[in-house]
Amino acid sequence: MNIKKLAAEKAVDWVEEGMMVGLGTGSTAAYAIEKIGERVKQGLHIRAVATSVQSENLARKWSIPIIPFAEVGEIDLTIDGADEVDPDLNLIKGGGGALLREKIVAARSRQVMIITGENKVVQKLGAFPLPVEVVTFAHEWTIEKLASFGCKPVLRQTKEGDIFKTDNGNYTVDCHFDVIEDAARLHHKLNNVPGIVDNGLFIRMASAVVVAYESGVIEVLRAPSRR
Ligand SMILES: O=C[C@H](O)[C@H](O)[C@H](O)COP(=O)(O)O
Repeated sequence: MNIKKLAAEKAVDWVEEGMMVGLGTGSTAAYAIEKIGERVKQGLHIRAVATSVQSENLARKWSIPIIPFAEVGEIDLTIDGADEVDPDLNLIKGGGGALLREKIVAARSRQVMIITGENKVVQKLGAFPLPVEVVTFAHEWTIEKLASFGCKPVLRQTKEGDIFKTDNGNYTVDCHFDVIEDAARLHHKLNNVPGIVDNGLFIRMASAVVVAYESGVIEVLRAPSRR
């Protein structure tokens, strides 16, 4: 059972004619982009904004009209993956290196629909190393500061052994916490550190999470008090 594809294709049911759609990044979001592409080929008219160069290229391949950030007003619906989801629908994102654009797009979206398999739903965030985007200048100091939050920070590298650079020209540090006790507080504290651009905690940003199970069941978890 391809649970990523299952969740992604379900979420695309929420895409309607005329919408401005935010396109997430990663392997799960790629299934959603392809499904949207199929619907565009069948005559659906939408406009979209992409959260990474990778997603933009995929969308263009499917002839999905991509609008530059500067020309995008409010986004009706964003569909994106996640690395972990907790019971309050708080998330860890950024495993694919796109957390900053993803967070900007999510913040501009009326609805943020997260798509995931059951394996990423956890009681507490933190088993997945938290990605933190940092500026290259003095990044060694920023990494030292990150260690003081009680994690093991690892500067992300490419498969070839080079330092990984985001689409924004920054570095990513993966912070191994194991468990994050207070995600909202940590989010706030991290973003107060000079040198940190943003971190992969998405607090109260998801409107709903589509969870697909190996059994083929799909569950939609909603955040009623938000958005
Ligand atoms: O930076 C990448 C994103 O936050 C992804 O949405 C996240 O890492 C999940 O990726 P995947 O669907 O490939 O597991």
